[in-house]
Amino acid sequence: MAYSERVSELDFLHNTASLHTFKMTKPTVEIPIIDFEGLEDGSPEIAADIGRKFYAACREVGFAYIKNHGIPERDIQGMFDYSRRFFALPYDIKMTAPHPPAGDHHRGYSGVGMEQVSQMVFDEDKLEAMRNGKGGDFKESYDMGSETATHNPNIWLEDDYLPGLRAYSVAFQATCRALQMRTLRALALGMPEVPEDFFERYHTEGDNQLRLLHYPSAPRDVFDSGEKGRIGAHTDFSTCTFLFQDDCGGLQVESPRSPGVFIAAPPIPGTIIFNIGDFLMRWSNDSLKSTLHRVVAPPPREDETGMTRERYSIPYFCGANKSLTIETLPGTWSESKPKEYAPITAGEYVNMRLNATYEAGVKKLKKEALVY
Ligand SMILES: O=C(O)CCC(=O)C(=O)O
Ligand SMILES: [Fe+2]
Repeated sequence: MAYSERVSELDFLHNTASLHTFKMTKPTVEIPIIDFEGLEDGSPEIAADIGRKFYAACREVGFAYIKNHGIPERDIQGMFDYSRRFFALPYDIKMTAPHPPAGDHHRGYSGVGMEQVSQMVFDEDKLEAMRNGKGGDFKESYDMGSETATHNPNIWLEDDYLPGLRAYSVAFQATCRALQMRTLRALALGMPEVPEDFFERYHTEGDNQLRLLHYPSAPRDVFDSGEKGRIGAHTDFSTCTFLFQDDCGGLQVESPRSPGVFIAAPPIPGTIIFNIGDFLMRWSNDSLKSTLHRVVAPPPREDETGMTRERYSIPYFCGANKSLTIETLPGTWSESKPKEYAPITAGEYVNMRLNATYEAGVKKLKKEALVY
């Protein structure tokens, strides 16, 4: 039942405390589950109620589990199935669809260690320094986006290498995009002064990114010692993200009431994780929260032999139309809470973040041989 229904079993005991300097204590805040049942085919009162609860979750936590989201489970499992088959291909085959060196063309395959996710560090020397002594995030990824966008063309494998990947991914993105539009409408419904179709008007181009992620299995020691990380604490860049995760675990979200304390966001069957991105936080004059999150080694299992389980996840990042300028959202500023930010376009904002993440990583890798 919507906002009052909470993640009951928060498992936060398994964290690799030595990997990060954050405090690890019991969480005081949980991640709400928002039930979308009746959002479109229920009464206006039901839709308004969902909107209010969703808006509260976005304001207070920045993360929510969405239930009754409308994407059939078999479609999600089909995408995971392609992801497993993709990452199981030989490295040389995956590298026939390589991610280009420029960070603003975020498409194609990135091998293990190619990307170091950074949190608001734009200085290249600092980024290099962060990477020294660490091999980057211990993950590989394959990025895709809209087939019709004029910029950021997709970088596909030859279909023979993995027949159907392209068609399936394109169809899956259309399914995710429909959920994005429903979700943005729900958020606008909940925001007192924002018209219901407001966000949709800024997201007509579908400038989104579907990312297949694979975190390989590794000896638990390398995570415990800090030698490797799965994905460091970061916020997402754009408007919002939908995250599909397998049953491995390891995703953690910073508690909004206890900065520095991370709580587990375990997979909950039948739900998708939603989170607010930096762009929407800025747009909302910081009233919607883009919350820090990270992926650590999963909780040890009884049958574990010293190797952590591998993890697959699929984030779907949603961006606004690149050329539209955003002004602080109505209802999020007043005389007593002035506007914090100047107008900006989504293109300007996201490029700044992407370049910081990727280019320093490529510079470093040119100097090092990658070992697989
Ligand atoms: O793998 C995950 O569950 C998280 C991925 C993530 O946060 C990201 O790619 O931005
Ligand atoms: Fe993220």
